[in-house]
Amino acid sequence: MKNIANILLNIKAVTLSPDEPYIWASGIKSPIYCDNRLILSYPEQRDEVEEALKNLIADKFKDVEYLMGTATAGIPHAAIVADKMGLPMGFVRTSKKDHGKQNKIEGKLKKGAKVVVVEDLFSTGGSSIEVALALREAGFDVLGIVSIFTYNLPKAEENFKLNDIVYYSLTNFEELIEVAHETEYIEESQIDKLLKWRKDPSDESWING
Ligand SMILES: O=P(O)(O)OC[C@H]1O[C@H](OP(=O)(O)OP(=O)(O)O)[C@H](O)[C@@H]1O
Ligand SMILES: O=C(O)c1cc(=O)[nH]c(=O)[nH]1
Repeated sequence: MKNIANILLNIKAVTLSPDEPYIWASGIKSPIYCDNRLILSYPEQRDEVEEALKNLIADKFKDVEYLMGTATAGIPHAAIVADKMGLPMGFVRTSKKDHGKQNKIEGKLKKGAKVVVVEDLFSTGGSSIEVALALREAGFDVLGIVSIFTYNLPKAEENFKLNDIVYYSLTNFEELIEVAHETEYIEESQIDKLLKWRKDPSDESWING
């Protein structure tokens, strides 16, 4: 959805750092970062994003019973969309708490519940897949995962396929680049660099190029 890509650019959730790479959760060194946490600070744009997530979930996962956010960036989006849909929600921690109830999965879910996982963004998909697998292992029926943005990295596609997980995103790297080009948000030379990097993020030659 180009309107969502436009929001990410307008609120400057997307930033470029051609000289000093961002280090991602997966360890990948990247010239681009998409900070979806910033969406929360813009009520109008936030509502457009959460409405779109609601519509995506309602359209693709008609039997959904629970929304589960991924810690931490997926949690607020899961909460807002669950509220809009009148659904119960919870969240999954990256690791078990070492005190209190020692939970990894938080919230009250009925046995075998049909769950949709809400993530803010897919890079390699590793974080949200880990959440989906934890929910499956606990006996829940994971219908799929949704996110606001995906880089559409081949690695993510491979990981989702390997784990037999259905996934959808509101917008993606290709749309972002298209809108950035149309609005002259990013210079042509930067776009070429980004496209080259995305082909093979493990090739770090762009850093000094
Ligand atoms: O698809 P992946 O390769 O797993 O990368 C994407 C994940 O990385 C970011 O989380 P981060 O670990 O930075 O933490 P946060 O959610 O707590 O901010 C992002 O919010 C996703 O959860
Ligand atoms: O992979 C990540 O860690 C990551 C990438 C990105 O663009 N934004 C983000 O919040 N995390």
